[in-house]
Amino acid sequence: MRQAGTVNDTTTSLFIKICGLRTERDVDTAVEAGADAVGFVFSASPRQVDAATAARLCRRVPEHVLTVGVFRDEPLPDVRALAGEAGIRAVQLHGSEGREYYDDLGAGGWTLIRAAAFGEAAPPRCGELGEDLLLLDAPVPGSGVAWDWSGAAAAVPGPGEKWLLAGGLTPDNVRAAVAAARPWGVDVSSGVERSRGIKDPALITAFAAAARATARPPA
Ligand SMILES: O=C(O)c1ccccc1N[C@@H]1O[C@H](COP(=O)(O)O)[C@@H](O)[C@H]1O
Repeated sequence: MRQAGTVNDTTTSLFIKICGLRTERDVDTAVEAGADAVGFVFSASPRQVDAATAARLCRRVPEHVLTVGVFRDEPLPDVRALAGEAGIRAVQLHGSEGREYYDDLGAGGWTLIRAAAFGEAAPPRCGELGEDLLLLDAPVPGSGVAWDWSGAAAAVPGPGEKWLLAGGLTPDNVRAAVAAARPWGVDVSSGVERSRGIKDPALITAFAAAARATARPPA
C-alpha cells in the first residue's frame, strides 16, 4: 500500500503511470488496466482539468493507485491549493521549480516527482531537489514526441534509482523503449489518445498490457 511521500517498490514489474485523464471513463479504464498511477494536468494543456473535476475523478481511484497532479511553474500557493482541493497525493513538476518549492510541498506530505528533459547540461539525479521520483521526458512535455532513449540508461540514473521514462511512448514501442532506457517505470499520455486530449480506452488497456508484459530491467 502506498503512503504519501513514498512510492511503492515491492515488485519487479514496471511502474505504470497513465497521464492526462479527464473523464470517469479514462480513470476507470486506467485503474482496471492495472495502472500504478494516474495523472491530472493542471497546467495549460488540451488535457487541463480544474480542481473540482480532478477531485471528482480522484474519488474513483482506489488507495493502491497513486493520484498525481501535473504542474509547470505555477505559483506555489496555487499548487498547494489545487492539489489540496483535488485531493491528489503526488505532485509532478515540469518547470524550473527550486529546492525551497520542493521542500514546501514535501513538508505538505505530497510525493514529489521531478520532470526533466533528457539532454540537459548536467544529467539529473533522483533526489537532488528532494524529489521521491525522477521523470525523464521529451523537451516538450505531453507532445507525444519520442527522444533518443538509448542514452538514458548509461547517462542518467545511478544503479537502482527510481525514474520514469516518458515522451512518445505507445503500446507498440514501450517494450523497445524500456530495453533501451532501462527505467524503473513508464509514463504515457499522447500514446493512449485517439486525438489530442481525448483518451482511447483500447489504447490505455493495450499500453498497460504491453508494459506489464515487460519486466523491469535489473538495477
Ligand atoms: O500533457 C500535457 O499537456 C502536459 C502539460 C504540461 C506538463 C506536462 C504534460 N504532460 C506530461 O508529458 C508526459 C507524457 O508525454 P507524452 O504525451 O506521452 O509524450 C507525462 O509526463 C505527462 O505528465
